[in-house]
Amino acid sequence: MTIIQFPKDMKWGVATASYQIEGAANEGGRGTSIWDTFSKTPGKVVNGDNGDVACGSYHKYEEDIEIMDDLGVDFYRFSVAWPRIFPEGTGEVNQEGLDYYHNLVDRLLEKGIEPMCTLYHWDLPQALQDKGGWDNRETIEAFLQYAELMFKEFEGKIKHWITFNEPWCVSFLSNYVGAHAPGNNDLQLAMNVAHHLLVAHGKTVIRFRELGIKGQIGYAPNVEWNEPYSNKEEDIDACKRVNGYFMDWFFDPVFKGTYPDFMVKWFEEKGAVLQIEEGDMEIISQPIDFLGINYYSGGVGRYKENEGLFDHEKVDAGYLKTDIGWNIYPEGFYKVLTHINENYGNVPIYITENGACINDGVENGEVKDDRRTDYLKQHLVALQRSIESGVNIKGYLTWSLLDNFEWAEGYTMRFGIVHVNYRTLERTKKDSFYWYKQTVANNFFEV
Ligand SMILES: CCOCCOc1ccc(-c2cn(C[C@@H]3NC[C@@H](O)[C@H]3O)nn2)cc1
Repeated sequence: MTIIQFPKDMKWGVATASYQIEGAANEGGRGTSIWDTFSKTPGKVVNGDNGDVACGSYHKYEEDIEIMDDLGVDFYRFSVAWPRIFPEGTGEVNQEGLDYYHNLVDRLLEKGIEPMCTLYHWDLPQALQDKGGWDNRETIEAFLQYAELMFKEFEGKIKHWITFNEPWCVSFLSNYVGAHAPGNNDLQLAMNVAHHLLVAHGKTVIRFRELGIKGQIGYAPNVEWNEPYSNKEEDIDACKRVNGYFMDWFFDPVFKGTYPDFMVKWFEEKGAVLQIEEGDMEIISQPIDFLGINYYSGGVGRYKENEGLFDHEKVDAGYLKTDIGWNIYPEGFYKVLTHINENYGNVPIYITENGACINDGVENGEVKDDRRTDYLKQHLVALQRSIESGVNIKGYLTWSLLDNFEWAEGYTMRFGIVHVNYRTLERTKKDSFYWYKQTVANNFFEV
């Protein structure tokens, strides 16, 4: 038996996001988001699923907090639906929206659970999309107005703020690949969106500091690790490009004040040119207090001429996979965290998402999701290894508390440690919930 022991100040939590769990899409004065529009566009989401009801957490948040209280977590990471605060993106503030999040945060604080608030977890007000969305630099100012209102409104209650969740998903997945809202297929557009997100991030950090808000602010990029299949230069370079796409493109501007040159040149050859305005890079590279990291998977890849955007193909090396088809690759978690530490410094890191899609259902009132528990164990070993290697890990928040709306996969893919019956909205704690509860309580586990 091996005891995997975490530092005594290690924090533990769970994560969710507004569009994925709240429901009540037409209640409380909420405006329309791009995910309402996208999910109701035929063919975009499996089974035509949408977030109208989701987990019903808008009305069931107190029950969800009781579950978190039982779990014993330090943090609850949630996101605010911008359209609940500014239904049209800017202009009139919706007091009912603010009231909802005050009730949520107050209840968390009563239970001794720290709120970690993501300002943007993909649900852009449709009214802003109608004016160009993140391709329009005016959206940067709209976001800044929203963020400033939230900072002032929740001053003293929320002390951990995340500007953007997974800017790669918001930019390239949503505007080049087209798999997420608003569903464009334009590399230049995606590059513009990525840049504007980073400028909005930097401006928000500056405003947070100017306002003297007590607390910490960061952002939460998603990362994956692509390991070269061989030590051939062409395989190494191909994986460097893909890792550059997911990571360097969103880390270098913030931590180094520049885009990675090898990627700039590669994108230029693909016809996409950076459109940087005077002062942008200084704004983007404002020091942050912590880095959120969302890690799920990775694998091996190799060079393949004219394959995809980067002359790269993933190689199925026979790794076990989760039910969404992603490799179970804990080695990649260790590699990406040590890579970040070596390349971007000893920045405090919260793992803001890590978890597995395991679709086991309820049988006799239980969910025997041993594969999820195994995934968590393997990735927490990798995390502890990274701590031993000097990575400045402050906490771990698993994705997700609840099964929820998994974007283009709808409700077919379950990431929760708590099962949700989408017909009755009944919650059922899974076996992994009890394992995680014990690990949180002990701050160690046995392998
Ligand atoms: C090249 C073609 O690709 C098509 C699909 O490509 C992707 C990539 C990545 C994802 C993805 C989903 N998640 C989990 C979420 N993180 C935030 C939270 O909301 C979770 O629900 N992380 N990454 C989905 C689809």
